[in-house]
This record gives sequence, structure tokens and C-alpha cells, in this order.
Amino acid sequence: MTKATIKKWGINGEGIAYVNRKCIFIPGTIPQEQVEFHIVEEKEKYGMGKVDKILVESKDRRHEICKDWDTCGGCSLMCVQYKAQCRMKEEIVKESLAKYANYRNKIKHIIKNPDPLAYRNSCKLPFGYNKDHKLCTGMYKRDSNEFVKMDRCFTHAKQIENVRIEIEKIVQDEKLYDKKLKRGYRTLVLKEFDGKIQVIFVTGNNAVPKRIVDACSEIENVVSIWQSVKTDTNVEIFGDVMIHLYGTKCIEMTLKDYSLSLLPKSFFQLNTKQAIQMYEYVREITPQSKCIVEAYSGIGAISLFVHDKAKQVIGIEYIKDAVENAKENAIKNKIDNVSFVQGDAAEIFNKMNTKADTLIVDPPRTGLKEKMIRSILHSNVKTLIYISCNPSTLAKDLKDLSKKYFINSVQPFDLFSQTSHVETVVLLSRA
Ligand SMILES: C[S@@+](CC[C@H](N)C(=O)[O-])C[C@H]1O[C@@H](n2cnc3c(N)ncnc32)[C@H](O)[C@@H]1O
Repeated sequence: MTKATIKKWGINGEGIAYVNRKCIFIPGTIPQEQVEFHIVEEKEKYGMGKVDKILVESKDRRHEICKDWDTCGGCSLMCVQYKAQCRMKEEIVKESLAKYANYRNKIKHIIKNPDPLAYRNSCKLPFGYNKDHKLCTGMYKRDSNEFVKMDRCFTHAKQIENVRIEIEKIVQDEKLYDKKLKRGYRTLVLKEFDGKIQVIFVTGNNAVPKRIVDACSEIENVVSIWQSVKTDTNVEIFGDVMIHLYGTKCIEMTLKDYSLSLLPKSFFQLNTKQAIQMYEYVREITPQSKCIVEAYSGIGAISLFVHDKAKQVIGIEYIKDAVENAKENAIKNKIDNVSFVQGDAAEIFNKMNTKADTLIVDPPRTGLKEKMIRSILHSNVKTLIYISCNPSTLAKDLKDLSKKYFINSVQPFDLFSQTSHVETVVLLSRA
């Protein structure tokens, strides 16, 4: 066992200690704490540690909220006071931009989450068996395949938790997915908007019995039920076959002045209130333009928010259902200068890069593809707004973009309270 003082935050919310000048990442620890730990993994340049005892606690530590946070691993900052979580996120963005993009100017203070608990509008939980061999939802222990039943999640919206617990009662005698038989229940996905819930059972080749659909449809606030048949092992949450079982196909949401629809496979930000704040901010910093392209546009929310900032707005998204939603959302909101194209953002933007004077990108965690960066560098885009949920890939992409673009402002948003994730909006101009 080794004793050390935690010096700073790591990018995934672990504390960092230095032993013989080697950086050791120790999850569940906070800067300034003195800890006893042992090494679980040793690499040439760094190590991973497991804390055995906190000898001196940080004043930023808290204990009272979730008893399962350490087992679950979903909320690595649940043990940290909310104010300190926000400071940590600001620090992470600042450090990433300094380290990879050589950007050392001020970043703006993070826009805090008004509801740091009960904010998640969706959940994707594996099914498993509880101690009495009844089907239930839960999680896998951090870094393991061991299933643990979930009693209560403090970050899920209240309606999600209510519906999840009711569904557990209804399906308790059903069978868990069996890889050989390719039958049974795999995952429960719930989405909540405006208090209404969409339920999606991810299963093998078995049907979801009518009595189960009927009972679920009776649960208060459930407006839509789907089944997704998935028998492969890829990382996608849903299989190719989607069966609509009850209620409306889409779930509806109101985002400020807009009404939007969402099919199960379409992406939407998991914190609705903060998404609205972020979209309003993006609108605020978007200049009046001839043509705005929004790459990675999902169901088109940002395109709708900025529609009056340009003659023409074009969204690019590769999920077919999301593009279908985006097109309908534009029609439903009577916005006729916005259109959506289905396909790979890099491929499509490459063909239209001379048209856009403003580009908004909101890529997945992996960041922009090389082809997309090349295409941006060869474009006529004067203003680039980069929305990112991963400070590392953001900073690396900004370094590549710095050949032609300089950073005007960096605004972090807390969309994922209790976790180390942080959303950042960067405004860039062509040099
Ligand atoms: C972080 S989400 C942003 C969605 C949207 N801007 C919003 O705020 O709801 C990223 C989106 O990019 C889409 N996507 C991922 N890779 C893509 C690609 N290569 N080309 C186009 N869209 C892609 C995903 O399906 C997802 O809808």
C-alpha cells in the first residue's frame, strides 16, 4: 500500500497522485485528499490505482446522496459537492485546450445545471436477475461483468424512475436474454419529454406478450411502446428490426418556441433544460449568414433555433429516423428555409463546403474525422461553432483547425452533472 496526496483532477474525474514522478490515476479521490492506495495497473508512463483508505478528506467530498455510486460507476463525481464538480469541469476544459491546442486565454465560467439531480431524460439499462431470480433492471459493476440490481437512480428524471419501477413489476417473471437461444429481454430504454414516456424493450427473437404491452400501456404517462429485436453483439443499443407496439410512434417535446418529435433511434441530448440553454447560446453567437450548415444535426433542433440567422440552413445527419424527424419538425414548426440531408457529414459537407459561410458542428465523442477537418480548412466558412462533449477530441481538432481558424470564445455547459463529462461550445473565426 502507498500513501499519497491527490494533486489534481484527471480528465475522467479521477484524482491524480504522483509517485516517483509517475502519474497515478485513482478513481473516487479528490484533489488535496491524502489517501492510501494500491496499484492495479502499471504502464510505462502512468498507473491506475485503487483507493484503500481516505486518510484526510477534501472539504469538497460529500457522502449523503447515492449509496450505490461507487459500485455503479455511472456517476464518478457523485462523491463531490456540485460547486467543486463545476470547478473541475472548467479546469479540465482549460487544461485540454492548453495541452493540445496551445490555447491559454480565459474560458468562460461553466453554465451550471439548475437541476444537478433528476435531470436525465433517458436511460438505457441492462436487464438481469435479482437475488430472487426475478427479472429487473440494473447495471454492471464498474470494470466488471457482474450485474447489480438498481434500487434507485438519483440522476434519472422522476417519471423515468416511476415507470422503470412499474415495468420491473410487470416483467419480473419474464426471461433474461439467452445468447444461445437468442431469446429474452436484453435492455430497457426509456425516454421522457414533457412528462411523457416512451418505452423500448430490446429483446431477442421473442415477441413481447400482449399482456405485458397492455399492462405497460396502463402506466401513468406512458405514451409510446416499441420493441427492438437485437441478436448481434455489436455496440449499438438497438437492432435493425423495430416493432411499434402501442401509442404514438414518436415522443413529442417542447423546446422553447418549438415542438419536436423523436423516434427511438434518433439522438437527443439527455438533459433537456440545459440543451435549451445551450441552443439559445448557440443562436446568440451565430452571426447573420447567407448559408448555415449544421453538421451532425440529429432531429434538427439547432437548425430550427438558428433558422432566422440565415437565408438557408442545411442540416446533415446519418441516422435515417433522425433525418425523418428533422424534416417533419421543420414542417410542423412552419419553418421553410431549413432542409436536411441524410449521410456522412464529412462526405456531404465536402460537396457543399463553398456554399456555407457559417458552420455548426456537434459531432459524437470521437470528434471530427480527418476528412471533415480537411474539408472545413478548404471551405469558405467564416464562422465555425464547435459543440463538443469531449474536451480531448475537441482540443485535438482545434489544433488542426488552428491552421485557418482562431478561437474567439470557449463556453462550457454542465449537461452531465455527477459525471466527469462536460459539454463545450467554441466560437471560431477564419484568420
Ligand atoms: C452529439 S449528437 C448531436 C445532435 C444534435 N446536434 C443535437 O443537439 O441533438 C451527434 C449526432 O451526429 C450523428 N452522427 C454521428 N456520426 C455522424 C456522421 N459521420 N455523419 C453525420 N452524422 C453523424 C449522430 O447520429 C447524432 O445524431
